[in-house]
Amino acid sequence: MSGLFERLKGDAAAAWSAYVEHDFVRGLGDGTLPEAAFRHYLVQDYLFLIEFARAYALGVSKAPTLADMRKSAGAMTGILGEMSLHIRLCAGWGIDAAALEAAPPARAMLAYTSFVLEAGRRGDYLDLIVALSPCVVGYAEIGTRLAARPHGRDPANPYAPWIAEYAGEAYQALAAEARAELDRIGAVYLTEARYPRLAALFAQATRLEADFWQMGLDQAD
Ligand SMILES: Cc1ncc(C[n+]2csc(CCO)c2C)c(N)n1
Repeated sequence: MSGLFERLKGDAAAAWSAYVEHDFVRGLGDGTLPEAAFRHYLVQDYLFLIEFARAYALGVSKAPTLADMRKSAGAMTGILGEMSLHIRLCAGWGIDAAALEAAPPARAMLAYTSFVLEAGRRGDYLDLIVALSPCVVGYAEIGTRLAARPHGRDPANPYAPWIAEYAGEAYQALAAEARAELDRIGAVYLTEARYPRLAALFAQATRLEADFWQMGLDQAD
């Protein structure tokens, strides 16, 4: 039986395709994405990941069981630890820590992270992890797709290391675990009466991911 994640993704099929097949993603896959677009994305992703860690912190407080609290705490600590990796990745693209600290948040970053945090604040743990899931699981799907493209692993593609990171075992396992957690929590707390609201949260978060790519492409503030 397919779980809640598959059902949500199926019901948001058009928005999901617009997210995982966005022009920004295509540009990463064939190496044609303008570097300035990627740099803008990296800076905003730094700000995004900080808010994402905050959303998992909220998850610790919303989680129904000790095991779920530990999962959310682990995800939060994981991101906080990976921030130093992200800072190094940015340094490799010529963005120093001071530039990251000073960067003004773009509206698409604020819209997305505010939406997820507010979904969690208003709702319960299931609402929160539904709003988080397009982000965590979507990047795993994108990584796998891009790694299979002709230039996805090509050393001449400047974005090959980024693709390898998300196509890699560690991120794939993390995304599979997030998906399993959503299915598990769904099996306990989903009722048909609340499904439409969850589907709306999922579809909105998916659209906000696509807007995040578009922000990178447009270098929008
Ligand atoms: C806009 C945006 N969406 C998704 C990711 C993917 N991602 C990378 S690390 C991480 C936390 C893992 O729990 C997530 C979700 C991203 N970086 N930026």
